Amino acid sequence: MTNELQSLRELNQLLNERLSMKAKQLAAWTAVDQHVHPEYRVIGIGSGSTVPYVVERIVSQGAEANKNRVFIPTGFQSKELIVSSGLTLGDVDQYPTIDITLDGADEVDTQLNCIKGGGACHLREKVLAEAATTFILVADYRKNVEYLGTNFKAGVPIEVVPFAYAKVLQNLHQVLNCPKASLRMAVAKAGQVVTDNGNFIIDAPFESERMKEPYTIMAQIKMLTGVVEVGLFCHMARAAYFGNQDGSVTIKWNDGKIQEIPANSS
Ligand SMILES: O=C(CO)[C@H](O)[C@H](O)COP(=O)(O)O
Repeated sequence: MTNELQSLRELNQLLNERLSMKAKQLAAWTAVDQHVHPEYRVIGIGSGSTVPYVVERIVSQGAEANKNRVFIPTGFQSKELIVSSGLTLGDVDQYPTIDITLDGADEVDTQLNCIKGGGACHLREKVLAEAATTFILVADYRKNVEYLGTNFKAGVPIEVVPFAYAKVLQNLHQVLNCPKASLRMAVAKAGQVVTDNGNFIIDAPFESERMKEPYTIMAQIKMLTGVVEVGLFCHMARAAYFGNQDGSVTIKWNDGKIQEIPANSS
């Protein structure tokens, strides 16, 4: 490859990254504006690169709006985010009922089922999603798909207790017919990824036909002893907000309605 071609590729990648960041911000801001009402006191904050924009928009509601609120994190990253933003930190064991949880997703289908756990936080994310009266997803256009597994090819993230990981992997290969399931390895650390809960992660890529029935896969994986939580969230979200490249926002609601908010409409 020539140097010019290499530079063009890098430039294109940079441009796509910028567009995606802008789209994440747009989705997050729109969701906060529409759902984080002044009377809400307990707010769940998810994980990932979209969530900082959620917190940014909540902070912009002002000190008065936030002074009696408590924010519940889904992991180390969101805990740091809450604290560094000057918001009050709480935990789900103190506040088992949450007014609203906002979180990112790795992919969302037309029924609002989603894959989560790309950042290995899906156990706490699912607890906060389930504890919330309203659960809202925020993401960029790349996550908006008809069927799960379309763009996100890494597979279903599965949190497992360490001593059972080899048994669960074997179950996935031999019982659930998922030959490519593998233990997630760390990037800047030797060895495996260890979650905020001290567990391991297995990524299980299922064939596309099977991903059309995410609830069935979720239930089958959850039955394997040693599995702590599965990164398939089925029928949990009220709405999913997707920022688009052209500055518009697509909202998918849990009743099947799809709404488009044109660019610069606020
Ligand atoms: O599930 C998650 C972490 O476990 C994240 O919400 C998911 O990976 C999306 O992240 P991002 O907003 O960076 O695309």
